[in-house]
Amino acid sequence: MSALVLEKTSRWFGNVVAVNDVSMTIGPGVTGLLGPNGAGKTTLLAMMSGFLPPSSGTVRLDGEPVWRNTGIYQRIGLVPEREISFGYLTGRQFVQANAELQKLPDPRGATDKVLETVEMTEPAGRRISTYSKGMRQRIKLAAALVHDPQVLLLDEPFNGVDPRQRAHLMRLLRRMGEDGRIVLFSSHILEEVEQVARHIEVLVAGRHAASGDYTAIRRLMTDRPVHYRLESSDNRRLAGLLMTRESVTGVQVTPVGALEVQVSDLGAFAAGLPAWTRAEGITIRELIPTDESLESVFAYLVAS
Ligand SMILES: Nc1ncnc2c1ncn2[C@@H]1O[C@H](COP(=O)(O)OP(=O)(O)OP(=O)(O)O)[C@@H](O)[C@H]1O
Repeated sequence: MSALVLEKTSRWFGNVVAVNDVSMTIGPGVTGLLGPNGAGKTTLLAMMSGFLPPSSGTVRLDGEPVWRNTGIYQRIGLVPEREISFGYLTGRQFVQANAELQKLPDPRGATDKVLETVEMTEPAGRRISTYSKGMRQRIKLAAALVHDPQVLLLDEPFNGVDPRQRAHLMRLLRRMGEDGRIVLFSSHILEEVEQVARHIEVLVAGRHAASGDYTAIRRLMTDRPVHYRLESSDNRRLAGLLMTRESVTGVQVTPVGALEVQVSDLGAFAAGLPAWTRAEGITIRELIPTDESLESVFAYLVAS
């Protein structure tokens, strides 16, 4: 089985360690590379696609090093996050230029075929500067796919793309994965990743923090203490009630009278709260997670 393998791979820029001792194996199908901004996703993808040498460790495709290996470059396609700087070209000209750079025997034929795959045949005669964000992503995808690579790497492909176009892109990626390609895309949004990827690799502060299918990753994110601020019709009585619940590990009344609740089992708390309060005639007015930001979730993943 084909595999992209990283072994103790690190990359630093001066004093900044962007990727820190990462070992992972990416096989065929769609994998999501999940991590907050600055986690090192772009750097990792650059090393995987052969644009950047690791400072230490290795990146290999089917046993062969990726860096400075022209034979391997023909088997990898990268969709970078940055916009195409040749907006004056038509989509077709841009894709065909890539086909020619790859020295394909029939650049025109390969261009026609890939434009059809990404459903861009009709707008391909227009300048890229007139495209929507979703169309620009699809034309970048066509350029990365024109040489029919075995590995497809995409950096934040859904960023700024509207929901309809996003669904379309997701369908395309799933199809590429089903065809047996290694498809790896980066994202900072778990929900986005879980819609497409069967497998998820989590990167935080340059380190490989977790790995698994989305249920495993979601469990890691939900089976952790969560803090909520609660406002209700009777906060003091609610505080007494919550203290007796197994899923609640702490309750505090703030100086302004709001409740701060620490929950250890989010599932049980969410399922029970409506019934507990209804039985006591208490109305919940506000329930706000105070540490639900992605950064805190990732910090938790790394610490555990
Ligand atoms: N060429 C460079 N020179 C110096 N530092 C860099 C360089 N490239 C990346 N870094 C640093 O390495 C770290 C990881 O950056 P990287 O762009 O790989 O993360 P990312 O997960 O892709 O984040 P984002 O989604 O914000 O692009 C950051 O601290 C960044 O500032």
